[in-house]
Amino acid sequence: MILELINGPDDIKKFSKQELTILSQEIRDFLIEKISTTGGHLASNLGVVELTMAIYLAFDLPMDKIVWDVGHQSYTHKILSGRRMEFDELRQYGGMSGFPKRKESPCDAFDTGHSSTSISAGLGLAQARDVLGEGHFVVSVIGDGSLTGGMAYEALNNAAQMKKNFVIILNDNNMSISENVGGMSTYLNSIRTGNGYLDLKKHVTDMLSRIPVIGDTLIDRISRTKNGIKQLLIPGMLFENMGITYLGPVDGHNLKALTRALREAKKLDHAVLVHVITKKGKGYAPAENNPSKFHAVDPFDILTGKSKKEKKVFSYTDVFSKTICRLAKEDKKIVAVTAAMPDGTGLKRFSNLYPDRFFDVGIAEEHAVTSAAGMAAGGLKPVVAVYSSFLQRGFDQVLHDVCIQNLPVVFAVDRAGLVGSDGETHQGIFDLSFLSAIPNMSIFAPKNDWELANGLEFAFSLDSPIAVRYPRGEAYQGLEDFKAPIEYGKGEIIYEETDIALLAVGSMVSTGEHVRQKLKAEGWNCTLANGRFIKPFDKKLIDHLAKNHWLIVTMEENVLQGGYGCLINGYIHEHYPKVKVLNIALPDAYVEHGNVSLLRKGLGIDSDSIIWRMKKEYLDMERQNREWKDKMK
Ligand SMILES: Cc1ncc(C[n+]2csc(CCOP(=O)(O)OP(=O)(O)O)c2C)c(N)n1
Ligand SMILES: CC(=O)[C@@H](O)[C@H](O)COP(=O)(O)O
Ligand SMILES: [Mg+2]
Repeated sequence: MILELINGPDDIKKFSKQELTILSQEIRDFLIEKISTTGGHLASNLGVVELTMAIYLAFDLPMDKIVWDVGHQSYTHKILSGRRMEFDELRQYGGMSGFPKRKESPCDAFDTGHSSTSISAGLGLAQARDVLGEGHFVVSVIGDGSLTGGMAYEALNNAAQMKKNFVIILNDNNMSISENVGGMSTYLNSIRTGNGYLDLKKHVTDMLSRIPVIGDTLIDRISRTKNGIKQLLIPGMLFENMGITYLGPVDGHNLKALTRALREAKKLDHAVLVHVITKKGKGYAPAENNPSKFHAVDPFDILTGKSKKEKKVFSYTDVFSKTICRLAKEDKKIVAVTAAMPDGTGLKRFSNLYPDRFFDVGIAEEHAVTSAAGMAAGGLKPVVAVYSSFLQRGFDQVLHDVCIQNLPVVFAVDRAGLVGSDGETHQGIFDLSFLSAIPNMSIFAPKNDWELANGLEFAFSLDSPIAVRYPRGEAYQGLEDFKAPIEYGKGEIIYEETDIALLAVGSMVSTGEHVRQKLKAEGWNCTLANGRFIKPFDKKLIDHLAKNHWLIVTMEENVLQGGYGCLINGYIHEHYPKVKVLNIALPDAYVEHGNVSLLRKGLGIDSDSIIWRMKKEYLDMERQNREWKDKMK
C-alpha cells in the first residue's frame, strides 16, 4: 500500500503520477473506513483529497505554512504530515483532534475551528515572514461557505495591499453545511457554470453595438485582441479589481491541473486567489448524494451509509425546533435567524413552514445578531438560534446593537456546555459569563424538555433581550412533575431539606438530582433548587437557602469566572458571610475533545466528583468546629 509509505510531509513527492492516483483512492478508502468507526467530518474531507495532495506537492511543509479555514477538512493533511496511525483515536479523549493544532504537529501552522479566520491568520503569518526577512510561502485554504463570513472580507481587503506572495485557495464545493447562501455564492456559481461570463459577454457586446458609429468597430478591435472580450470579463474579476490575482477555476480533482495552478500562484509577488472546484463527499456515493448529512457523522455502516447509533435521541434542539414552529404559528411577528446552521439549530423545520420569516445569513454571526436587532426595532420578534461558541463572535453586537437599546431579541443558545468531540474551539462554556456581563440581558437555562418549551414561550412574552441556553444532545425528561410556572427572575425549589442546598442551573439540575439521590442513600438530606434564571438570579430563593443551610453548592456547566457561581458568591458573601459556598463549575481553562461523560469526570463536575467535594467540605467544616471548640476550652 502506498499510503503506508507516507510518514512525513515530503514522502508524497517520491511517487509517480500513477502511484499518486492510487494514493488518492487509498486515502479516500482510509477516511471512509476510519470515520465510519470514530465518527467525524467526512464529506468535506473526501472533497479535498487531491487539493491537499497538490498542496503537499507544490509546497514544502512544515517550512511553508498552510492555514485551514474551520479545519474540519484537514484529515488528509493530517495523514500526509505523518499522523495516519492516530486516526483510531480521532476526536477521542486523549486522542488526535479533528482540527489543526499547533501542539500536535509542526505542519499545523495555525489552530482553527471557527469559520472565516484563515485569510486573516495567513496574512498575519505572511506579514511575520516579511518583517522577519524569511522566504517561505503562506497558504490559506478557505471554503465557499466560510467565504460568507465577514472576517474573510476584512482580510481580503487587507490582503490586496500585500507586496509579497500570499496564496489563498478557495475550495468551492457549492456547499456550506447546508446549501450555501447569498450573493457571493451566486457569484461563484456563475463562474463555476461559466454562465456569468457568457451572460456578461452578451451584455457587453449588446451594449457596445448600441454605441453609434464606433460601436461595431470597438467590438471588432476587442475581439481581435488575444482573449477578446474575455480579457475584459475574466472570471474572478471581482478579486482582480480588488488587486488580488485570480487563477481558475481549476478542477479540484485533477491533481496535475491543481499542482500546476499552485506552482503558478507561487510565482506572484502579491496576493493570489486560486479558485478550486471540488465535490463535497467525492468518491463515496452516500456522501455525494447527501453532503449535509455526511458533513459531520456518528459512526455509520459503510455499505448503506446508515448511522450505527442505536436510537435517535429526542434532543433539546428537537424541543426548540418544534416549540418555535408552534409559537410562530400563533404569532406572525416571530421570525428566525441562523448563521448557516439551519440543520444543527433545528430551524430547518421553521424554514419549511415559514420561508418568508426565515433568514439564513451565511456564516455571519455578527450580522445575524445586528440584523435581528434591526428586525426587533422594526417591530418583529426575532429569535437568533446559534451555538454557544459561535455566539462568541457576536458579543459586541449583542451588547451594542441589542442590549443598549433593550430590544426584544430571543437568543436560542444551543450547544451550551460541553459539546464533546469538537473540543476546545466548540465547547459552549463561556456564554453565562459573557452574557451575564451585559446590562439588560436576561438568561434562562431549562432543567428539562418541558422547561425549555415553556421557557421559550416565556422568552417571547418579554419585551427585552433574553438568552435561553441549553446543551447538545438528549433532552432530560426527568423531574417532569416539577412544573412551577415560569416567572421572571424566579427559581424553584424541587426538594426541600436542611443543612445542604444544591443550587443548580440548566443541565446541572439533573446532576444535582443524582447527587441528592446518592447522598440520600447514605443518610444525607439535601435541598435541590433549580435556579432557572442566571440573570437576574432569584435573590429571595438565595435568601431562603442561605437562612436554612450551612452549605450552598452552586452547579453549572460554564467556567466559574463570571458565571452563575460567581454571581451567587458575591451575593452570599455580602449578605450571609457565615454560609459556605462550594462552586461546581469549569476551571479557567480550555477543555479538549472527548466523550462528554469522560470530560465531566475529568473536570470534576460529574455526580461522584461533586459528592467527593461535598464530603471534603463537610470534613473541613467538622475539623474547623473541633479546632474552634479546642480553642474555647
Ligand atoms: C463561526 C462559525 N460558525 C459556524 C460554524 C459551523 N460550520 C462549520 S463548517 C461550516 C460550513 C463551512 O463551509 P465551507 O467553508 O464551504 O466548507 P465545506 O464544509 O463546504 O467543506 C459551518 C457553518 C463554524 N465552524 N464557525
Ligand atoms: C466544524 C463545525 O463547526 C461543525 O461541523 C460542528 O462540528 C457541528 O457540530 P454539531 O455536530 O454539534 O452540530
Ligand atoms: Mg463549501
